[in-house]
Amino acid sequence: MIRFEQVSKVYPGGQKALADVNFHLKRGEMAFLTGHSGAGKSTLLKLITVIERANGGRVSINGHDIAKVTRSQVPYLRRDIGMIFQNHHLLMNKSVFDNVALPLIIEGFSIGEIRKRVAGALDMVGLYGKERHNPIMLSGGEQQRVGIARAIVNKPPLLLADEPTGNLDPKLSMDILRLFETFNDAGTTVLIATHDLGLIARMKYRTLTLKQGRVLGAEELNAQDGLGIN
Ligand SMILES: Nc1ncnc2c1ncn2[C@@H]1O[C@H](COP(=O)(O)OP(=O)(O)OP(=O)(O)O)[C@@H](O)[C@H]1O
Repeated sequence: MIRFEQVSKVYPGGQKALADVNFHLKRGEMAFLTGHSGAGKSTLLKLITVIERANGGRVSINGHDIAKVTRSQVPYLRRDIGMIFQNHHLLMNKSVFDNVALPLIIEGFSIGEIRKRVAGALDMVGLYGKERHNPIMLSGGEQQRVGIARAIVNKPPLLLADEPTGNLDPKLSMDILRLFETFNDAGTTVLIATHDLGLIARMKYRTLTLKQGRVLGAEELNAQDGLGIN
């Protein structure tokens, strides 16, 4: 579903963020993306969502080279991607309903369909009945689940999460990951960027590790294991 071939990214100003990155995330797969702060995790996600563009190599989604996606086509590409952020980017002065409904309003769904889908998404994340609350009235874990409901409300085939458990305690973090598993079980492809190696260790999924913009191979990972770094 997502393929990176020899991908590099240098920001204006000369900061190298990714170098020769190769990987393939298969349709229906769930995987983690990890690495030190500044390793390039967010940049990799931004290349998939075309928030940033690669300087070299090829990024493709479903076989389509996204370098060929024009600016006016970007919103269509993003419709197929649910994006979840650590600080969830919620509108604090709007209700939970309004926050979750946003992608559907943008897509022009009828109000009846919006009500039905928002209720379904809130039900999935365990927030049914909280439509009228403002996010400010919810706990950190609940706010994160509103962000997740918004990301999945239009049933995207691909879910990307950038440090989705960053502010949460271990129990809530695990709950959030179980939620991602539920979506994955239903066929959604999921890629989760996280620092939380403890959490990764408790799950059975493939992990892509970045170090200074490069993907570490199995050999380097084993060597690091020996040093107790990873
Ligand atoms: N907009 C930008 N302009 C210039 N340099 C940037 C920009 N965004 C990121 N960088 C640099 O690119 C490198 C990779 O950053 P990135 O945010 O992708 O790392 P990360 O692994 O997500 O880090 P963290 O875990 O701290 O969020 C870093 O050296 C960072 O300083």
